[in-house]
Amino acid sequence: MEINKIILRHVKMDLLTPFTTSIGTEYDKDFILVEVQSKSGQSGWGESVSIKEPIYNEETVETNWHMMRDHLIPLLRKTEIMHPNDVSQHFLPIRRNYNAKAAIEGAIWDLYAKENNISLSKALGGVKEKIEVGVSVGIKQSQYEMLRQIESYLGEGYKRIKVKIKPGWDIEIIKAIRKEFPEIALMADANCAYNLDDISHLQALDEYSLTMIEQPLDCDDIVDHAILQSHLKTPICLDESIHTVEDARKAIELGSCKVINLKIGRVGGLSESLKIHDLCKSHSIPMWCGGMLEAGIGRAHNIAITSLSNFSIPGDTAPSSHYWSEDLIAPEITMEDGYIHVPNSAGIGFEPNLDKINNIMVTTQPFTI
Ligand SMILES: O=C(O)CCC(=O)c1ccccc1C(=O)O
Ligand SMILES: [Mg+2]
Repeated sequence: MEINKIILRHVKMDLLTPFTTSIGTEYDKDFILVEVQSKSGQSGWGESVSIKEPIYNEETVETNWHMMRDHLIPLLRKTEIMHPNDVSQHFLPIRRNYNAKAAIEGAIWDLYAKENNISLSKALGGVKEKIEVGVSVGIKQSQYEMLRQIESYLGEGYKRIKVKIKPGWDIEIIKAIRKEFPEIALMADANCAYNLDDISHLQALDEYSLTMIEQPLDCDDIVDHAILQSHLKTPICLDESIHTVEDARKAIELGSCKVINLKIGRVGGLSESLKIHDLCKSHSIPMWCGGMLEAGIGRAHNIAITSLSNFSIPGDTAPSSHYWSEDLIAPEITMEDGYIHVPNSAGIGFEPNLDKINNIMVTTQPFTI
């Protein structure tokens, strides 16, 4: 692959509705869009999924810009890229900074798929023509508001409801949801809000047949999660704790989880995502694709990875209109009867809307390679 230019663009969009979790409330979202241009005249696109504050992981929009500008892009000047799998190898000297690495690597995967005139899904080994869609529901002001919100999402066709929980907003809300919706696929995400002193408290959730509880304990823990799992019937799903295929291997061996939420950004890109996919598949650990309130480009990458066979549970891959008054791709991502169609045109299958991107741009910088 002959890459001769990379353009970074920082853009910002308001969320249609604020999103509250145990770690904070997001009102808007900043994105770094990565455009990788090749000598052939084609462009590949990636999106950094970091948020402004280092509250989900240690990365922010600012640290991602710095890492890309001062460390990751310079590394690409020194080497040949034969295949997108090479990119994560070139980035190995740089510790962590997974979201930053993934945004560049994702753009190179899109370019690779376009140069080979295949969809990103096909380039990754995807097998599904459409994917099942779930929705992540933030913490609300009242039980009533929560129940009405869920009713409306079920009406839109979502195939799985995930609700955010935290101490003080957990057992009672789950009980109320189960009472009104006894049959739905329901799960809870704690974003690290508990510790081992809460074992008996969390055991109370076992009554409500949740499909899983996501990341109840610390963001870097896999040891206490194994202890907690041995006391819970509800399967534990890990999100924050899994950054690499090695993390996944250790968590599976320890029994720290029975399900894995994969976020392409959190694991440093699509190549590592494929390794985690294959490992989980060989251990019969089901997966689903998590979300980071992505705009269209990040969302398109999530759809492509979800088309792989071991993504057997609906993910947090809601359509564009769930988040944005206008997304920055054309066409926008739409859902029908709880499914999103996996595009089969070349690359990510959606065109960046450059007029829209220019309108909401905070800053941009080009780099020659
Ligand atoms: O993009 C979505 O709809 C999922 C939103 C979500 O749950 C989330 C959003 C931001 C940070 C962390 C998480 C999470 O899965 O823990
Ligand atoms: Mg989560």
